[in-house]
Amino acid sequence: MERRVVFCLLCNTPQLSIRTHLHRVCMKEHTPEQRAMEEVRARTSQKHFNREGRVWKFSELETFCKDAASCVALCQRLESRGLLVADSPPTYQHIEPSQRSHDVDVLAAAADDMDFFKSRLVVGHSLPKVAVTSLRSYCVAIMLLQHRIATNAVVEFEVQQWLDRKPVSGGATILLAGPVAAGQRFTLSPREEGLLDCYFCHIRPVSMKEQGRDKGRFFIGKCGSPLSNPSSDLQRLKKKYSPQASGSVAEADSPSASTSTGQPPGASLSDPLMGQTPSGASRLTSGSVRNWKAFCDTFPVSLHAAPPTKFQCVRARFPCHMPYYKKWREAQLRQRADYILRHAVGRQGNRPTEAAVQRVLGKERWTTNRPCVEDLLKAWVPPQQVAGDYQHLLPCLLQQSWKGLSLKDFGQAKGKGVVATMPFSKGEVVCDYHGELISNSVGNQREQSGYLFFFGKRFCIDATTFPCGCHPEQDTFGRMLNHSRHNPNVRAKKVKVTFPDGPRDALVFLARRNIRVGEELMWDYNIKRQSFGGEGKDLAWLDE
Ligand SMILES: C[S@@+](CC[C@H](N)C(=O)[O-])C[C@H]1O[C@@H](n2cnc3c(N)ncnc32)[C@H](O)[C@@H]1O
Repeated sequence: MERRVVFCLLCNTPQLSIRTHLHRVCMKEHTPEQRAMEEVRARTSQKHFNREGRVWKFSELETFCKDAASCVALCQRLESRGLLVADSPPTYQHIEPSQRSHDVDVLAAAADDMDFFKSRLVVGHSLPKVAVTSLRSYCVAIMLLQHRIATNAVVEFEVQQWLDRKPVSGGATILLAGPVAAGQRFTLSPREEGLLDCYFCHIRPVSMKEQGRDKGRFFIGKCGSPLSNPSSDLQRLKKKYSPQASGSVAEADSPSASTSTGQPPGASLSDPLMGQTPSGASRLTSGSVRNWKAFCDTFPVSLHAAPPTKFQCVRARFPCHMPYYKKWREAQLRQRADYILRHAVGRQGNRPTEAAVQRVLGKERWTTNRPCVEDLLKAWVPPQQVAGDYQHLLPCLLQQSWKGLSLKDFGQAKGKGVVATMPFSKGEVVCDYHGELISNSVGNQREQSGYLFFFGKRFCIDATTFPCGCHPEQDTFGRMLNHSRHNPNVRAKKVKVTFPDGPRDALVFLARRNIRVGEELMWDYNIKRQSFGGEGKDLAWLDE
């Protein structure tokens, strides 16, 4: 590796001038001090790698591998990338490639691409569907090929088991629970855990927004329903990356392949990004017409993103970039206008004042592509809503089919709680507090179980009985939300909904702020005492 090259630890790409890179790309909105600190961190890490990172011990690698064949495959992979394997046994040299595990080869062949896709997703870039599917397939393959988990057990693998994984030195152990593999354990390496986590945090939540119901399963298809046939994912991956498919997409389309031909990774990614067929038949050349969607995939439009430069466009093989560039700026302007109006609007949804728009706009440091106040005021339209606003929740209220939630065990003191498995925006309804609706006085006479919710002066919801009579086969999430006085991220709200037997109140939880995947959902029980488990009642109150 060239001595001057330093890897940027934020985007995991090699840089000839890390300082300029941080200044122009990864930390352009940070202070010089912050950039200097990051530069030191990157240089120190690079030095460390140069001194020590190249050498791996065979005996150490063996501890991570299932068998000798996979260890050999790993060693060969490392060596092919310029790393050195020390203390390898003499037999290592004599094992024929044909003896190596074919499956592990597929995983190894796809590894660079997957790490690259992951590095893009974790810094907030979007990827086109074909790359997203490959990454999901790779995660499936890790379980099927590397850990030899049965296909049905992969289908049954649940979010809850993922959330309950136990960190161990160098990875995480997962305990399977479904009927096929109940009690089976396997340990993911840190890299594997990182990839699965990337799927969980960045790919799965997007599919969750679709129509299908995830049923708590970890692997879901792009329509949001559980993956029913992981083998087809595996076949897709094998077709693409199997060494037998020489001259295949593994060579032709992958970022790693293009990198080795000297092209920048951004440019090399463009072919799989364009949704090419595995045969490579529809390979797009630099002169091909690029559609707007591909441009957005490469340069996602967001509130604060800088528009792509001419150099970036050309590098990503958009030579005739001007129409896309203009469209990109228009799309950003619309997003910004929408954002300003949403934040400037009065509490009751009244027309925003000029001063409010000025104030919100003033907080943003947009120097270009800045919406003008006059246009914003003209563009405002009153939101349609008010009466019956929550009626659309009826199916979820009746079927308890709330999306994007999973239970997680937080240990003895706190017990179970609810974790978000898809992002929620501020104000979005998360779930309801489902239980038996009783009067306040009846509630006071009942044994205080920790699952009683009093609201107003008249009503109480008792969610002590589990499972409830109307949903005998499932847990309801509302009753499992834990308490936080200082940092609650959801709040309870009483809403009117017309049920089949007439209109009545329901208690729903709304996100108080934007909530990320993996965050525990907690609300303020509005109880007087500081801790649980002592004297007194665990009552939750909603003041009217
Ligand atoms: C409505 S339940 C919540 C679900 C509960 N954790 C479970 O596993 O069934 C309320 C009970 O959870 C526990 N709990 C809730 N929030 C807690 C917190 N922040 N710390 C400790 N325990 C908590 C208390 O025992 C409380 O009575």
